[in-house]
Amino acid sequence: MKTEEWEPYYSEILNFFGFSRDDDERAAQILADILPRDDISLLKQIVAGNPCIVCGNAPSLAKDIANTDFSDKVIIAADAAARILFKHGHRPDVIISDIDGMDDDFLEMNDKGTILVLHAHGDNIPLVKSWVPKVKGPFVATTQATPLTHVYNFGGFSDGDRAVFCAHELGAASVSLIGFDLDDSSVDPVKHGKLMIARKLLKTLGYDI
Ligand SMILES: Nc1ncnc2c1ncn2[C@@H]1O[C@H](COP(=O)(O)OP(=O)(O)OP(=O)(O)O)[C@@H](O)[C@H]1O
Ligand SMILES: Nc1nc2c(c(=O)[nH]1)N=C(CO)CN2
Ligand SMILES: [Mg+2]
Repeated sequence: MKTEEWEPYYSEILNFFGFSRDDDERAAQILADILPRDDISLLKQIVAGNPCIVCGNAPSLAKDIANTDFSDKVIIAADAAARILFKHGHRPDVIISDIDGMDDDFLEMNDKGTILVLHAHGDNIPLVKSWVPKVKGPFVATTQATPLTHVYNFGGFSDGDRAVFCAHELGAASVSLIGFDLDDSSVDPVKHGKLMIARKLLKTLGYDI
C-alpha cells in the first residue's frame, strides 16, 4: 500500500485506539538506531513470484495446519502463530511480529534461517530495546508510521494483516490465509477492535473474511 493510501487508515487507527503518532515515530527511530542488519533483499527474494501462506494465530490454527499442504509454499507466521507452526514441524520462512509474542524460540528459528520482521510502535519500545539486539540471523525492521531508511512500512496494522500486506507488497504470486478467525468471540475488546480493523484493511486487498 502506498504511503498516501495508508495515511487515512493510519489516522483512523490512531484516533480509534488513542495511540500517539509521535510515539510511533519515536519507536521507529529507536529501531533504526539499533537494528542489527537489513535483509530486505533476502525477504524480497523469498517472497517475490512465490505462493505464500500467511498464518494468523486464531484458535483454529492447529486444525488449519493439519488440513494445509505447505509444500513449495512460503510460510509467513504472524507473531505467536510461529510457535504453533514450529511445534507442528513447520519452521516459518518469515515471522512478522510486534514482539509481544516473542520468546527465545523466535531466536532459535531465526538462527535456522527464519527472517524476523520486527515492528516498532509507541507501545512496544521496551520490547524493541530488549529483543532487537539479541537477533543474530536475518532481520527486517518495520513501522506503521513514516518509513525511515531500513525501516519499512508495507501497510497493515495487526501482525496478521501486516503479514498479508508485506507479502503482496513484495510481489508474492499468491497469498492464502489460515488461522484467521476475525469473529473470534474469545478475544478481549481491544483485540476485537484490531480484528475488525484487520477485516477492513484486508478488504482493500480483495479478501472477504
Ligand atoms: N482469532 C484470532 N485471534 C488472534 N489473532 C488472530 C485471530 N485471527 C487472526 N489473527 C491474527 O493473528 C495475528 C497474530 O496473533 P497473536 O495472538 O500472536 O496476536 P498478537 O501478537 O497479540 O497480535 P497483535 O500484536 O497484532 O495484536 C494477529 O495479529 C491477527 O492479525
Ligand atoms: N501504538 C500501537 N501500535 C500498535 C499496537 C499497539 O498496541 N500500539 N498494536 C499493534 C498490533 O496489534 C500494531 N500497532
Ligand atoms: Mg504481536
